[in-house]
Amino acid sequence: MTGAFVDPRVAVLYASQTGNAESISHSIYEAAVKRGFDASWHVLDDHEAFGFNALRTVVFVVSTTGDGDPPDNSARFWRVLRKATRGSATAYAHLRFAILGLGDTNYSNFCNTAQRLDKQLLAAGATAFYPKGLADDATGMEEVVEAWIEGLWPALARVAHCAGGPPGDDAVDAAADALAGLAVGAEPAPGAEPAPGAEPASADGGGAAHEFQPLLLDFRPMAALKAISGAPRVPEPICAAVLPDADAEKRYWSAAPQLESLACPPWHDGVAAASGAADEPSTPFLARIASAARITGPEALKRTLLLEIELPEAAARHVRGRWHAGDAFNVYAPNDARLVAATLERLGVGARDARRPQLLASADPAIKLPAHLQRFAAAPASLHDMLLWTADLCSPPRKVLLRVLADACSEPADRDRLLYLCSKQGPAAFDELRRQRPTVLDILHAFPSCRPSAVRLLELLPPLVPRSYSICNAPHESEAVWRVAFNVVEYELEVVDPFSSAEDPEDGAGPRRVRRRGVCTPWLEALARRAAPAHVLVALRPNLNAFRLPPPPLPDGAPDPRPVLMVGPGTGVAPFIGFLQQRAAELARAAQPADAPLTWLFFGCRTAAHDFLFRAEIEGRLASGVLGRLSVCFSRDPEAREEHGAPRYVQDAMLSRRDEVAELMLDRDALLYVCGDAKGMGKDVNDAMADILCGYLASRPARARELAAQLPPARAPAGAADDAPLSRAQALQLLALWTAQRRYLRDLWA
Ligand SMILES: Cc1cc2nc3c(=O)[nH]c(=O)nc-3n(C[C@H](O)[C@H](O)[C@H](O)COP(=O)(O)O)c2cc1C
Repeated sequence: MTGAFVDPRVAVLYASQTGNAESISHSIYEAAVKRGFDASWHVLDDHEAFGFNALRTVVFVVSTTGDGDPPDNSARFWRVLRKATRGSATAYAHLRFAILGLGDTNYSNFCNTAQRLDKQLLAAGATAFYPKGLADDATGMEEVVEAWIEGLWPALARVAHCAGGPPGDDAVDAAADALAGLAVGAEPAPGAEPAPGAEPASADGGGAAHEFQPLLLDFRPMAALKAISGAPRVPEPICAAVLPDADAEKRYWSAAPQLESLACPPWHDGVAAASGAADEPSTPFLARIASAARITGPEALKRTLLLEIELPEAAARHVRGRWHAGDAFNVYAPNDARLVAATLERLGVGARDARRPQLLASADPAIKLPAHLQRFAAAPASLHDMLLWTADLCSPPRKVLLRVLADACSEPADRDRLLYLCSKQGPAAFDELRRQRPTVLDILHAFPSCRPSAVRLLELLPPLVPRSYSICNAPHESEAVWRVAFNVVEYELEVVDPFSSAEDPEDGAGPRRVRRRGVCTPWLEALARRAAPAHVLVALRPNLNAFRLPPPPLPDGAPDPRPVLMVGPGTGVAPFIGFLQQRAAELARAAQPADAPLTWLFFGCRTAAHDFLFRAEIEGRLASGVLGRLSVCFSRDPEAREEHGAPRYVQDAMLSRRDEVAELMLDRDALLYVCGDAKGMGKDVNDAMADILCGYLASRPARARELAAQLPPARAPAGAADDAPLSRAQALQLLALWTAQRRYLRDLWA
């Protein structure tokens, strides 16, 4: 043991956008306490409160969001870290750390937050006491996460005291055995039955109007197994429900009814927050849906709505001067109330009990409740409201949830199937389960004897996080209104019934279509349809990557002279509508009549007739000269393509004007903004830009050499021979450099 480094305390720190890193870090913290470490657990942005700079042993769990960005709840931490480590090779020489990164290889910057954190800490003299783990959502994170956590304990014991002393090798072996040897007698009856839930179970959901979707999973491979192994360890219960005392209950009942009519959690003091008492610009407040309109035609595949959210006076004052075109705001949406009611019913919680106020206490006083449940330690709420507003009932199931559900089954067949789904033998079935995007109710119905407690479910489900939307207007036009355009998320999945046979025409073979809906957008649509005025809880979202037009550089108010390229297919065009409003206002206000600097919009949709969003506004800007060029492409409109020779997607449109795009970026210092889908379009546009740069510089070797000299030496992929003046790897580096210089800005979402 390296005694010199031993410090009794361990801090488990997380940065999380949608809750995965939060919940994994909480399990690590909880297990650390159980193992006798003096552990604490914090979100990175609380770094001042917990004293990050004095910590000696830290375990980080961080995810990556946007386009390689750190989660919002670490923005303040990054600023401070950057400052503290700038130019210092010893600023964190006292720190020993381990990092678990969560990411997804479908995105272009896999686990960028973890990689950056690692690099910055090492450069500032910190030591990694355990190798970094990078878990990939695309292939299922669990295996990496579990193996990483198992290996963490012995490594941690070398740098931090454990109350019971460091684990000996035996203890480590026992832990490994426990992980590997979780064998259950899985001798399914010969001729395994059809997948449970393949037919809807009897509708004992009674009056609950929410319909569950049957899962179609193939458990036949279980018949060949002797044992099921490698399922995750069962986490200890974290929360216990406690009834509040009579006074607290009275206060609860007297407060509840007046908040019932508002579309926000009953514990949220929306009215006080709207008064702007808090100084944070991102304080949530209640705002009215002032108008709603559908902006796609009736034949369009997607329903796109344009809402106007009217900020109450106090809130408008509070955010005045703090928001710009290109910013976004968060909407706090609940789960579908019918899904909550049906889930509670399925869990055996009667309507009365579901509405009774309860407090949550930590099942082990040494362990903190997860952050999103902490408020219920002090203020009671009903189980119904807790599930409605804090737990994500529709998130893709995690193995640890399935493991706990297995223990909540009274029928061995249900238990074995759930264990199989989270075991080393069942990854194909697990992937198929996640692909079907079940709600937690769908899973409960598929395993009829499974009956966990509602509180256990609450603590295991990820937090329900607010959804964010780009504001599509500029404050110059209307300071107290945020306009937002979004697609109502409703889609159908194809699910193949493993028991139907394509050869047998009688059995109606062919995939079934399963309907799924998003959480926030169908709710907003329903609210907007109501006759009564509807309010929603919203908050300005900090704009971490400066996705904004640069302000006028001179006091004469004339706009920044650099050309602006904007790439925004579908609802990705929303912030650019605000950009154009801002640009129009700048041109109108300029002291001298200014020549409009070039603005060029690349927009894409399916067809000209049905989903050309903001067409009149965009064409109006073009006519007035605020918008200099417009390239529109229609992915499903062969007629329009033939007529205009137009390309299919925005990246094709950019490639078709490659020399102009390259010249603007390389020789005229243009700014490039991209907004929309991260997985598909964001990556494709990035690839197209790399092609454009390589192609343009192929005939300009001197310029290519000049640019290459500004870049760090590129590591060519093994075996790749790239003799171009600017290699593809260098082109990608150049794009990264422009991102750092805020010339290439992306606002991408899933
Ligand atoms: C909108 C969005 C953008 C993402 N961008 C990236 C990315 O650039 N790189 C990456 O490795 N993973 C990316 N991911 C994947 C997340 O890091 C991954 O899903 C992770 O498990 C989320 O953890 P969290 O819930 O703690 O935020 C993205 C996910 C979403 C939803």
